[in-house]
Amino acid sequence: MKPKVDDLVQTPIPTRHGEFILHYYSNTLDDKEHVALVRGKVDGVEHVPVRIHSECFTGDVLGSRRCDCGEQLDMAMQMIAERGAGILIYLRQEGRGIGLLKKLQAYNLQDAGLDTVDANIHLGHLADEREYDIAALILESLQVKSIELITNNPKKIEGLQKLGVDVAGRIPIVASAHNDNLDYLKTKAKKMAHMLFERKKDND
Ligand SMILES: Nc1nc2c(ncn2[C@@H]2O[C@H](COP(=O)(O)OP(=O)(O)OP(=O)(O)O)[C@@H](O)[C@H]2O)c(=O)[nH]1
Ligand SMILES: [Zn+2]
Repeated sequence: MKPKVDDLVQTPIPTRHGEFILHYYSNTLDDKEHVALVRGKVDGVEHVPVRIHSECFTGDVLGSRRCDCGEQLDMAMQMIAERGAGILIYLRQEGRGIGLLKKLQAYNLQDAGLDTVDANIHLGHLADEREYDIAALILESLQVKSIELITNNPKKIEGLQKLGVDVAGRIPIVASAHNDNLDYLKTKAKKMAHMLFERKKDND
């Protein structure tokens, strides 16, 4: 049977970037509570700006400076607000899919000298275990025609395209680098092909 999502509740959420409609989804693939924040008209629309943000408790909630997640979350909401329409899908796949416990263990390994990729591998995981099936189903449910993905991660674009999402463009989202996250960002650029440290605005 084809996996599916159900849009169970929609409710307005006022934020410092203005009001979004929060959609709560149940799904047949996992037991997590995935949500989408929607601004403006997106159904039947092409080139909708979309951020697919993977949960990062430490970065998103606590403002941890080990990673760029918290800043990217805020930047993405601001970008969507500035464009007048768009979607932020918040996927509950903490720690690139390995969960909070393993991510915290990976942090300690990183403090002992491993980088963010090798720490995952040392714990018996892949560098990135995320899936985008639920995001693709949410976009289908919102009847979006094509998207401009807000990301620096080429694997995310490929993953969505394989699932049949029309990714018509990319909007870069580069957070600030500082002492606490510089090695982490460099590893993402070098080992995970993230398009960081480039200054061009592009559509690739
Ligand atoms: N396992 C692990 N997960 C991490 C680490 N730092 C951040 N994360 C998780 O990584 C996810 C975010 O992925 P990133 O690789 O930062 O970025 P991305 O979403 O792939 O790419 P962008 O769309 O460009 O932001 C979140 O789920 C975080 O919890 C880490 O050191 N180890
Ligand atoms: Zn993070």
